[in-house]
Amino acid sequence: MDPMALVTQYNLLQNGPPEESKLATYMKRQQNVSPQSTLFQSLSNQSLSKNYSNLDINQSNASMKKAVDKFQASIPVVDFVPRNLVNSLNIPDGSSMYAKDKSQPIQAYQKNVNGTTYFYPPDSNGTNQPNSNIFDDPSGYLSMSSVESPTSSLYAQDDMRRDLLHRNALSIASPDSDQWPDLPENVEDYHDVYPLDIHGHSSKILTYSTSTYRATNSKTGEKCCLKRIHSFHQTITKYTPLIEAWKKINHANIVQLKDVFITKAFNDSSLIFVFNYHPDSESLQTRHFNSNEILNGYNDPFSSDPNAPRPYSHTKNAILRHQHSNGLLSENTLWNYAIQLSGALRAIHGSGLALRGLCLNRVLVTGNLNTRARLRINCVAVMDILLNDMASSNIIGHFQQEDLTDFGKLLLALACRSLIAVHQDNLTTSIDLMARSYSNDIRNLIRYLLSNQRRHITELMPMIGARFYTQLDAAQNHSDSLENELSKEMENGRLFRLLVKLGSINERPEFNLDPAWSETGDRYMLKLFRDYLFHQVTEEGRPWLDMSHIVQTLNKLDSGSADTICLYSRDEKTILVVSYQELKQCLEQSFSEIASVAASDDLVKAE
Ligand SMILES: Nc1ncnc2c1ncn2[C@@H]1O[C@H](COP(=O)(O)OP(=O)(O)OP(=O)(O)O)[C@@H](O)[C@H]1O
Repeated sequence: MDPMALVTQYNLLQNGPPEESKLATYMKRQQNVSPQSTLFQSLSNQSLSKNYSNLDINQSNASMKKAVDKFQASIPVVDFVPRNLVNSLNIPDGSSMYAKDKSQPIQAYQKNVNGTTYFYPPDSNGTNQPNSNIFDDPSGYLSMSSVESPTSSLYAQDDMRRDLLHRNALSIASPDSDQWPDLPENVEDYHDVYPLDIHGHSSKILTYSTSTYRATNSKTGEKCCLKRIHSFHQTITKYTPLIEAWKKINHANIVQLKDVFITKAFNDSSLIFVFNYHPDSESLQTRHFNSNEILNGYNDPFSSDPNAPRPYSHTKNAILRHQHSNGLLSENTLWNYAIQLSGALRAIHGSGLALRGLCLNRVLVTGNLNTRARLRINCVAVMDILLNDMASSNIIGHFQQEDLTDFGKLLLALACRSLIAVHQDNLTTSIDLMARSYSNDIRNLIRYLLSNQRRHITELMPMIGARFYTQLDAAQNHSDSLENELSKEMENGRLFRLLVKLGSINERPEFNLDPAWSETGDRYMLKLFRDYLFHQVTEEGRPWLDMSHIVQTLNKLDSGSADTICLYSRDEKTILVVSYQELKQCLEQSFSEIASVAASDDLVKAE
């Protein structure tokens, strides 16, 4: 008698898969075709038929148990050994990994983190200690061990994951209503309004008080940044062409303008600029200048009158003191900033616009490493409207010249790490001082930007020269590494969808009001498969956790591999030998049943 016939008969005694199910079809097929490469191949057909030919539908549980015991006794001893411990057990042949050498104890370190037990294989020097650096995730996502294991390559790098989680946490943070009682629930098409100003203070642009908020677009769900100009009492219709021109500028180094409108949501007439939201950004000023220096504009903190001329030695010493206390930026960082900002200005000037008022707190910086930081010019179009001087093409040329001077000052302030360095009287001293620490090339670039001659943004390109290629190379390498991380996460997303399907099918008591739905036929196989996937134990009865087993098994399921596995019922009375291909069909069939019922009630979206 074919061993599968036994499995079939025995299983039918238990539940009996429906005639039309995949399981029944599979079992029927197996009655006719002798299974290849299964655990049962080594069994003697004769002894099986001898032991089990008496099984019938009326057999008592006791005699059934006896029969199964005999059946199991006739199977060669197969002890379960976690695959990740196979190497440490020195089992030479991969195929014999389940035949454990009982003389070798299994050494696994166990640690409980937030109620989940993690098992670590012994490390190479035998200290058997886990890596104590468990990823500490503030947002309550699943804790992941950073233990080096074959599966660590399956996830995004720790630092990238931490950055992204932090940004996500910032994107979904909600305000404390006690601290912000006056925040409106909605500002026109935006909700979930959250203040971004440091310490909650509102700052000033010209004579206007301003505030900055993160908000969610109610139509698109996109996060965005609202710049609010308080008590604005003009119309903005005449600025429509200008606003449209700014909205069209889509550049990697400019925070894109999305919309401009006037609202009464704040109980005044506020002008709102809607920009793209870039979480975890700070201004260049916040990043590179210590708080002892006056934050708004390039003022001398040591003088009650910032316009008062200072003796050369006083200025020089003050700049040196700032350089010393703030620390010098690397030349690479300066070039990185110069290249990005020149790209942004080129796009703005090329569109016939001028930025007006480029300074350190109008440049947002995202990313931790200065040499890889991304700069974005913020608050475009704001000055145009607040200054209320619709620029003619002549005046725009003049404003563009001012942009280049402001750009030079910004780079000089960064090179000297001092805000007083760019006071008009201090420029020559500052350029001399920076030349001590930086190359002639960067000094010439700044001198060009600060000169009185007529300048053009495109003339910066020859000065940047081959550094542009270095920057391009770094950007492309970074993009490659991001793509690599993305492909890992894409794979994880694929496996996640499989798990969603499995989870939706297994043990659904309410389906069609039939409690047996998930316990019979195709669904029963999937239930046993779930146990095979997640609930295996070591021979001592401890949970066996091996991510590579889960990933590999799910991959085989997804690809519908022809490989077969043994599925045991929890009482070990039922043993099924099935291929991943069969399981995949069961999964798809069962899930589509659920999905069609869900869709007919319009309750759940299938995928
Ligand atoms: N588009 C944005 N995306 C993400 N965060 C932003 C954005 N714009 C501003 N922020 C955050 O909000 C903070 C405050 O921005 P804001 O423009 O009000 O700066 P400020 O220093 O107060 O300048 P101002 O005096 O011009 O108002 C910034 O430091 C930054 O952290």
